[in-house]
Amino acid sequence: MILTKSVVFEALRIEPPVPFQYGKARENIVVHSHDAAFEIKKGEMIFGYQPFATKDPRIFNDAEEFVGNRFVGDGEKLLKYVYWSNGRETEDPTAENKQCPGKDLVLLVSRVFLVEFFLRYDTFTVETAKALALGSTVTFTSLIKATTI
Ligand code: HEM
Repeated sequence: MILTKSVVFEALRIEPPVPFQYGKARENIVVHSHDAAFEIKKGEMIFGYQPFATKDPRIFNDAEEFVGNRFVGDGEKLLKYVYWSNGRETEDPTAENKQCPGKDLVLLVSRVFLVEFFLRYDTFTVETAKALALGSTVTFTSLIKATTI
């Protein structure tokens, strides 16, 4: 189950399904990057692109690679840098933030799908392609049913 969880987190890290965020600053704020600080004034529109954070090579080794066991063991410490739900993976949605309230359901259903898939099929082949703005496509080209169930 630990590896299943890690694989789902990794899928959400490498290609957050809702990559773009925007909102108006309610107060003056300062946003920090690794080596700079940016002042944002109340009322200004802020636009964010999650993959800049979730594929930050200063945080994640081989950031562009899908590493299924990335969040196993010590790797769990990196979960605070996974933002697919509009907040850190280690935080919860509240009435005060705009984090996805469906977060835990999404994780549960994704894990169940993954486990069910590997229980049903012994082997499979896929073709993948990267669409520029709309994320990746995965086309199954063969599926071999499990013989044990
Ligand atoms: C893969 C599936 C999902 C992803 C990637 C996702 C992602 C997100 C993101 C990024 C936001 C913040 C949007 C923003 O303000 O910029 C959000 C908000 C929200 N999500 Fe999800 N979500 C998913 C599934 C769900 C599900 C299954 C539910 C409900 C059962 C749900 C309910 C909501 C609601 C109600 C909000 C608005 C929260 C607010 O404005 O305070 N989401 N979601």
